[in-house]
Amino acid sequence: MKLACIADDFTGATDLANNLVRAGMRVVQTIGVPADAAPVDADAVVVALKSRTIAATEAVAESLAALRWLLSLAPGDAAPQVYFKYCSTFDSTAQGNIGPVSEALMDALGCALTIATPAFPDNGRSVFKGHLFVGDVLLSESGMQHHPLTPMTDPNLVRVLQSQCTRPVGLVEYRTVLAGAQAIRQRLDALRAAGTGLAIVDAVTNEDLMRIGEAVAELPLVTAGSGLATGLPPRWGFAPNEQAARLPAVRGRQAIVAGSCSVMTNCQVRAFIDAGGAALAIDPLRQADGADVVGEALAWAREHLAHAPVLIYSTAEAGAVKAVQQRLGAQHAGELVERCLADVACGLVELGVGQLVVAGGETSGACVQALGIESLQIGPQIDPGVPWCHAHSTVARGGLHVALKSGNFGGADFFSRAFGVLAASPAR
Ligand SMILES: Nc1ncnc2c1ncn2[C@@H]1O[C@H](COP(=O)(O)OP(=O)(O)O)[C@@H](O)[C@H]1O
Ligand SMILES: O=C(O)[C@@H](O)C(=O)COP(=O)(O)O
Repeated sequence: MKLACIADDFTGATDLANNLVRAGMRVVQTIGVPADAAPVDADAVVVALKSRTIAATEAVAESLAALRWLLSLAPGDAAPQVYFKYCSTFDSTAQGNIGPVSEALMDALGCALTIATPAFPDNGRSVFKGHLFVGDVLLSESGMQHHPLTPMTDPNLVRVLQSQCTRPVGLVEYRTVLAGAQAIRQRLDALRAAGTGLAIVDAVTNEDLMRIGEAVAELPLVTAGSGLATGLPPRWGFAPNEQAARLPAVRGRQAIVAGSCSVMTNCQVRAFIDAGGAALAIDPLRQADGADVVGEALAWAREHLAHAPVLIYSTAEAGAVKAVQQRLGAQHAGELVERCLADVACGLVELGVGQLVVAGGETSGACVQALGIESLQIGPQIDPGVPWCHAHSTVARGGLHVALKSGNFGGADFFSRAFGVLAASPAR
C-alpha cells in the first residue's frame, strides 16, 4: 500500500477513490473502520468517515482509529503516505474539524509540517494567494456561505485554518508552485524551519497539482481535497487505466435521493423536474410534526418506479432552509432530514431499486450507513468527482449500484444522465 487515506465524508471518499482509480491505482474503500485487519491487496485504501460536522474531539478520535487501522495493514518499513481528504470547498465549522484532525494526525505521525491543498481544478476549485475560488467567484460568494451545516463566509484559507489550529499556518504562493517541485520543497523547508506547521498551497491547474505531488514525496502526511490525488500516483509509476472502472452488470429500478441544499443540487433538482421527471419533495416541518413522511414517499414511489427514475428530495433554497432551521435548530433539522432520507433509501431498495444516486455528503453518509454498506468498488465516472460504485448491502440482496454525489458536483442534467452512463459502461 502506497497511500493510506482518511476521508471526512462519504461523497468525498468516493471522489478521492475515483481520482486514484482513474490515475491507475487499485483502491479499496471502506465505510468506517473495519473491525478486522485482514490483508488488503490494494495500492491505496480509503477509509470513509462521517466526521466533518461532528464534535472535534470525536472527529479526532475516529480519524486516529482510522489511522491505526490503516497503519496496521502495512507494518514494518513500508509506511504508506497518509492522505487526509476534506472538501474542496474547505467545509468546516468554527471548531474544525480540518485543523484539529490534521494536527492530531501530525502528532501521531511525528510530522513537523504538512500541506493543505483543497484545489480541484476539474471542478473549478482553485486557490490563489491563499484564497479559495469556486469557478469565478470567491468561496464566500459561491453559495457556500448558506450551507446548512458548514457555512463558509471567509475565503482566506490561511485565516480559516489558523482559527482551527494551534500551530502557525503559512502559505506556499502561486509563483513558487509555478517554479516547480524543487522550489516548492525549498519553500516548505523554509516554513518548517521557521516553525510553521501547516501550509496552504496555491494551485490553479492540474499541472500545479502534479508539481505539488512531486514536491511532497517525503511528507508522511498530506491534507487536501481530492485534486491532489491526481498528482501523487505518477510518483510511484502508476498510469491511467480504464479497466479499473468495470462493475458487475446493472439490475433493478432507478432512484435519486437528494438531501443537499447546495446551489448545484438545487439546479439539478429543477432540471430533472423541468424535464418531466417524477419527483417528490419532503417537508421537514411536516416530518417534525409527526407526519409519516417516509411512508407517504414510499407509497408514491411504488406508483412511479416501474416507469423511470424517481427523485425524492428535501433540497431547498437558502431561505426555506433557514425557516426550517429557525424552528428546529440547524443540527436537529439536519439529523431529522438525514434520518428520513436514509429510511427512504432503504425503502426504495426494498422496492427493487438497484441503481441509487444520493446527493449530499452528510445525506450519503446517513444512507450508506442505513443500507449496511461496508465497502465500495469504484466504477465509471459520471462527472468529475462522482463515480458509480458497486456495494454489498445488508438491505440489497444481490448488490447495489450507488453514486454518491457531492452537493456542488455534477452538471445540471446529472440526475437524468447518470443512469445512462452506467448502462453504457461495460460490465465485469
Ligand atoms: N429542507 C431542509 N431544511 C433543513 N435542512 C436540510 C434540508 N434538506 C437537507 N437538509 C440538511 O442539510 C444538510 C446537507 O448536507 P449534505 O447532505 O452534506 O449536502 P452537501 O453535499 O450539499 O454538503 C444535511 O444535514 C441535510 O439533512
Ligand atoms: O472535495 C469535494 O468537494 C467533495 O469530495 C466533497 O467532499 C464535497 O462534500 P459535500 O458537498 O458535503 O458532498
